[in-house]
Amino acid sequence: MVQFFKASKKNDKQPRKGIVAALDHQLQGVVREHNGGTRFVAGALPGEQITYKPLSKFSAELLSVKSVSTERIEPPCPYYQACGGCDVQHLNESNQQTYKQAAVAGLLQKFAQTEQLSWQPTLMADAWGYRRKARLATFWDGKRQHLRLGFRAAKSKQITEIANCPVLRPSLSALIEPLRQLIFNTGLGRTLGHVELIQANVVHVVLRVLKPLSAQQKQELTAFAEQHSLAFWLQDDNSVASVTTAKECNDAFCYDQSIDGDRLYFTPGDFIQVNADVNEQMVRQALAWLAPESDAVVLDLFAGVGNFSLPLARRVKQVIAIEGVAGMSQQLAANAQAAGCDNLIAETQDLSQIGAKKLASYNATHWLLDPARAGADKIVEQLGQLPEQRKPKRIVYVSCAPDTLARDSKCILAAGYRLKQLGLVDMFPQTHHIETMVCFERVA
Ligand SMILES: C[S@@+](CC[C@H](N)C(=O)[O-])C[C@H]1O[C@@H](n2cnc3c(N)ncnc32)[C@H](O)[C@@H]1O
Repeated sequence: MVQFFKASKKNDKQPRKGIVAALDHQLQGVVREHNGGTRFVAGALPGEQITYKPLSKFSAELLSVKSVSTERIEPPCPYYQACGGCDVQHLNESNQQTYKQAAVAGLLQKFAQTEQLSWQPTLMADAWGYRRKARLATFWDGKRQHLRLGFRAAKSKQITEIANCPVLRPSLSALIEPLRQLIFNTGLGRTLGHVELIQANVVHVVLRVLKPLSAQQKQELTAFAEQHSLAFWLQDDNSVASVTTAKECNDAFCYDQSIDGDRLYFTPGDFIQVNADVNEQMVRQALAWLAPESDAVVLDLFAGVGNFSLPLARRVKQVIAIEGVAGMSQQLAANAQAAGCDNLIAETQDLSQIGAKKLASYNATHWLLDPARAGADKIVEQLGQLPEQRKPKRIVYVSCAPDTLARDSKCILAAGYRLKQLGLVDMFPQTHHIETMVCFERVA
């Protein structure tokens, strides 16, 4: 039998030294190793000499930094080291944006061969206190009679206990400690899955419960709701039901868009953009970049509950809004009806299965794509197969994952489009998540 040499794996996980060459699209430090391999080290910055410990084939944990980058700042949040949430606080916001833009540019250049990008100013608002929705994990430690309430640690099931969260809207952050007390005092911690905090037009607290509440527990929740002017909901496997609502609160989940004064209703579990201020700017920019004429027919793909669809419907002849989750597209239809937009058609469809024939049948002049991280490959693959007169004149692509954006851009460009405008949307400051908006225009 032929014997092959196999390097010993014994020292694979031993700490190593390296120099960070760049940041990748998740804002992790990239280290080129002597053996030709590459490691991605979260928390490391370009130019730094670091010691790291390999975790898997490509990833590594940062152990220490020897020569510290001048860009490194002290992370403002006291939970930064333990919490899995905001992982790029060691850079100020301006540098976060610079690296994010460079990451998008690099991927677009590599996969879609785009040069000379026409970057528009980044859309941004407050870099702290912006998040209007968050899910807190809970764990009841019976032995210690202790309730853990907080966020999951990075790549772990451990809960990092927090007393406040500086990226959460202040109204939600201020509830964390009082809620901990309430859950502990009422004994709810024993039967609680998680807690969801939502700042919509009013504050909602959704408790994922494994057992019905007692009358006494409901009474205590009512007193808390009145004291903090909020609405409590119970969520089980099948439904979300109102428990109690402060007198001055309307008890529906909804947010108002200042663009046309429309109200968007949703239910917990439905997607809504987490950063309300940046979202409004993003919707306005999508309207401006798509620039549809009043007789336009717009296809809003991955439409959610109608964040883009309603403002579009107010400006064009017709909008066809497609969403994969049936409950959300039904909600979208109800939102359109409440807003009096009878030129808006809401359809439920799995867009990973849609064919060119179906896409062509809409005869849309403009497309808006706002997919989840997986991107919109199945749709953009069909674009090249559409007859020329059925291709939209402009496409605005809103992306939350630059790698799939770059992949899909290649397809759009190959179908006869040019990249007209692009810009960063700083939807998630302090985190590595990158939101980008791109406008493509059909080349005549
Ligand atoms: C990033 S969200 C955008 C929602 C909406 N445009 C907004 O701004 O609120 C992506 C949406 O795509 C939907 N989605 C994901 N995969 C889908 C698929 N294969 N087919 C249809 N919709 C899908 C999700 O349910 C979600 O509502």
